[in-house]
Amino acid sequence: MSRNTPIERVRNIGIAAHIDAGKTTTTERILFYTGISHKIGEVHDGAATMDWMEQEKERGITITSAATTCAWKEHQINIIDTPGHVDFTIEVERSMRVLDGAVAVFCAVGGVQPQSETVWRQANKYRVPRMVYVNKMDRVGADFYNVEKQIKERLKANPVPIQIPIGAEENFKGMVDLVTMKAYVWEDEAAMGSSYDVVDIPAELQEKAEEYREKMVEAVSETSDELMEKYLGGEALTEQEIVAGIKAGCLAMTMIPMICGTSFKNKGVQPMLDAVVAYMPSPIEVADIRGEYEDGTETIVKSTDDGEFAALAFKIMTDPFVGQLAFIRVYRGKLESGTYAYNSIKGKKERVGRLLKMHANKREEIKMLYAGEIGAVVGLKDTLTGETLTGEKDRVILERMDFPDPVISVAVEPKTKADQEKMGIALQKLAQEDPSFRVKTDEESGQTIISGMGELHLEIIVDRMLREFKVDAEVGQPQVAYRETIRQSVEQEYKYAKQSGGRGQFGHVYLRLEPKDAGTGYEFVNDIKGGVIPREYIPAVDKGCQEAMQGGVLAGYPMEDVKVTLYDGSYHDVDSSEMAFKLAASMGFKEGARKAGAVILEPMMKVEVETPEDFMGDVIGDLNRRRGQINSMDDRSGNKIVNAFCPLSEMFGYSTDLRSQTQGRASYSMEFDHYAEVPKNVAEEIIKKRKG
Ligand SMILES: Nc1nc2c(ncn2[C@@H]2O[C@H](COP(=O)(O)OP(=O)(O)OP(=O)(O)O)[C@@H](O)[C@H]2O)c(=O)[nH]1
Repeated sequence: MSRNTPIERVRNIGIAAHIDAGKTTTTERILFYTGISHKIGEVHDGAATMDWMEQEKERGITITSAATTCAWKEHQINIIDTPGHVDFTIEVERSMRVLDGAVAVFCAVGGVQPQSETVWRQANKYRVPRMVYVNKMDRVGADFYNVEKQIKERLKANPVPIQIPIGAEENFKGMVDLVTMKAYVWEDEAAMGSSYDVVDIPAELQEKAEEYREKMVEAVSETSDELMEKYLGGEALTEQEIVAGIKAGCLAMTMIPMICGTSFKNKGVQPMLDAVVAYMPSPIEVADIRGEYEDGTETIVKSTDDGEFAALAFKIMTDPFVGQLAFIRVYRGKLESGTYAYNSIKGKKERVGRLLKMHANKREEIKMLYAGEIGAVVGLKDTLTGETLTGEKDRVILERMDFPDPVISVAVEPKTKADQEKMGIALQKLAQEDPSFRVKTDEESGQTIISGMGELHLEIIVDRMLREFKVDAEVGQPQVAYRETIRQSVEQEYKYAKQSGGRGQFGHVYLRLEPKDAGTGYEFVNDIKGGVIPREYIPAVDKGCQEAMQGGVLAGYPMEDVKVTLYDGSYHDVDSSEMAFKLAASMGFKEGARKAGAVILEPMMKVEVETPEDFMGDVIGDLNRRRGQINSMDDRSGNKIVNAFCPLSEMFGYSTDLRSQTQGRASYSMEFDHYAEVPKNVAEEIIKKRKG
């Protein structure tokens, strides 16, 4: 069986935007014009097809990354939805891994926002080629050229308009295409913008269009020596050369093609689709993906139809109708429904049930998924986000994804006994879907503790638990995920000896505890000489130390970044056991750690506030009260930008406080940055609270 759409005609793109720039509306219009969705669902009445999760509709925020397939001019476009909220950077990251290009949507009024910078940086990190769509050209204050300037200044990128707007605000009519030097004009509001006229450039825009075309051609000429020579020689570049040059610059990320429109008023979306097809890369035009084999040998996996099947699972979702869905991006080869795939991380064969392509409002069952394509597999039992599926012979492991550790926790108590059982299942399912979300039981209190990346992240999890799994639960106060570590090196002896009739218990260890660099974790070194502790007991010592680390020594938070060396000890022929050595190590570790200058660490958030100058004093005063360290203050289009590090524990409810302090005129973004030592007085409070 051969594929319908050749790999060169596949486009895997993300629509990246900060909240409210119009990503959902734009996606809706794309689906409408590509003929799949026949009714336009408006976000403000909660009917948008992409936002199908209940609370997304209510909050108007897009949380999940659904991959949606549509067709445009004999190309297959797979749209990977990316969220705009920082609490979901994990979602952004995983989308970035599987898309080949992105359309960055900016609001023509708001321009580049703090959150757009976060998303932009992530796209840089994954080297995702981008084009910019300046949306909301119909709004009062819309300014295409200002957004161009902001992209240069704030994102340090090279935006190159390949269109310029005709009019703005309520007079926005369409755009001049600088490649063809034609004007696209939408007249007929009633037809949902499905047709537009291609006419001559309005006289008053002729000069500006020529100026911008010249800039575009100059940028294009810089993409190759050949074009540069032609350009410098005063020769005109052909349309084909210009198109190829824009694409080359876009792929090399030396140039960001810029277009405009108003999705809501149905102007500009079709030319955007044309631009996606023309300038966004196909799977074979992007860098190959790195992989490795179990023995550590590295390899490169090219996107091709030939060769053994290799795909990355990038999203696991529970669907109420079909059960568990694993979204995969195929890199090499093909996958047929009803066959088997090999999960090279788990070392397990998995049965592939049905294969689905997802459209906004329907699922299409397909027989085969080909290289470069994105689809969902039904029936996989053990595959999680970030894992690789391959052919059984090859067993390559594709480059893994980074998932940050959660920084905030909350206790959830089921309301009834019936809820108790359901809650376990619900949380397990939700954790399977979301690698940045964790569940555990607190040993002392027996409570279920859920942890995630921010307040909103956990709120949404609890909300989904109630709605999708009908689990009624009480939620406690959010708790910061503190950690503990040591600051000094110590040597500690511990002898565990019990004589309680019959066989005794004997374990005796000398441990050296040393602080390690932040983020480097736990390390165990066995330095026993001459068999003073028999080999079989060594793993128990390691385990005892790890168990002790779990519970910390100051306030019961997990310890991090400690190196333990076992350098001496003794044993007893009859009374020694693994258990005795484990206990000796665990108690020895705790006693040692207490003497080793143990401290509590707290998550520090990187906070950026954008505020009118009038409120700057209040904003800074407030951040100082929250133990914030101000790192910089800058100007941005008449506003002040304050950059700070603040402890997460002081940032609960910040959005409400900031709003009331600044009459709603400031905005902020916040993301986890690093762990830092808690000041002594705060540490004492934390310890008192935990013990008390
Ligand atoms: N005037 C105007 N409003 C628009 C336009 N596009 C979107 N909007 C409105 O802007 C608001 C936000 O649009 P969404 O499409 O939900 O934005 P989003 O980026 O998906 O937002 P999140 O899902 O919250 O990340 C909605 O009320 C839209 O109706 C536009 O071109 N012009």
